[in-house]
Amino acid sequence: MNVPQAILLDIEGTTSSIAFVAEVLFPYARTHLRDFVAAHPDAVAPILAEVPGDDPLATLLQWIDEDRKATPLKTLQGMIWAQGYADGTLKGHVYPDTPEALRRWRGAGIPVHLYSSGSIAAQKLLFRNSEAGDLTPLLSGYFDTTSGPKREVESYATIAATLGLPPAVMLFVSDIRAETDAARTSGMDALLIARDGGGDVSSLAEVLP
Ligand SMILES: CSCCC(=O)C(=O)COP(=O)(O)O
Ligand SMILES: [Mg+2]
Repeated sequence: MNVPQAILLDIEGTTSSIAFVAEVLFPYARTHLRDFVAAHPDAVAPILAEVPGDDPLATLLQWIDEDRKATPLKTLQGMIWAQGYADGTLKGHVYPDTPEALRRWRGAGIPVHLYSSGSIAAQKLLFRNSEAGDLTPLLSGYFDTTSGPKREVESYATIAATLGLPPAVMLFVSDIRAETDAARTSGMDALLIARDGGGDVSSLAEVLP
């Protein structure tokens, strides 16, 4: 593989465990959703307006259970998680190879950007309040579903254009094959990470070691 001019990283299953997202973050948002909405009516009004149906809260709770990557849900989850990170209830999980890789790539002069279905605010919270300390100084940018869904080719073209780079000089790493397929179709290099084996790599330590 040629050395890329930029690296794009998925979060859940790539930098951080699926269990942390599914068993810690999502339940936290589920538990605090109703109280948060009641306490912040003005802040959440524009988000609820984007949720279809007569009972937006019921729809949002259903979306959490279905792991829907809907932008209004992701925005609201990020706002709710901010409370948990602020009071110390939440600490962002990162695999040990994540900070090591971020430092290695920074040392090699390769900027690293995140691309997650989690909102940009949520991404910053996780990496600022990670178990390995504040990792945000090692990151150069953040992309979420406002750049498009992660399984669509156009989203990767949009991100590359935003960075002013041709897709061919970028490397994307994700644990979801549909995402790496979409990135490859856009022209990016892509690696499927499977921490139990069976992917292109099993940890970020194997990516541009
Ligand atoms: C930013 S942490 C929360 C991650 C999240 O909400 C999510 O849906 C995970 O999606 P990813 O694209 O990182 O697999
Ligand atoms: Mg993922």
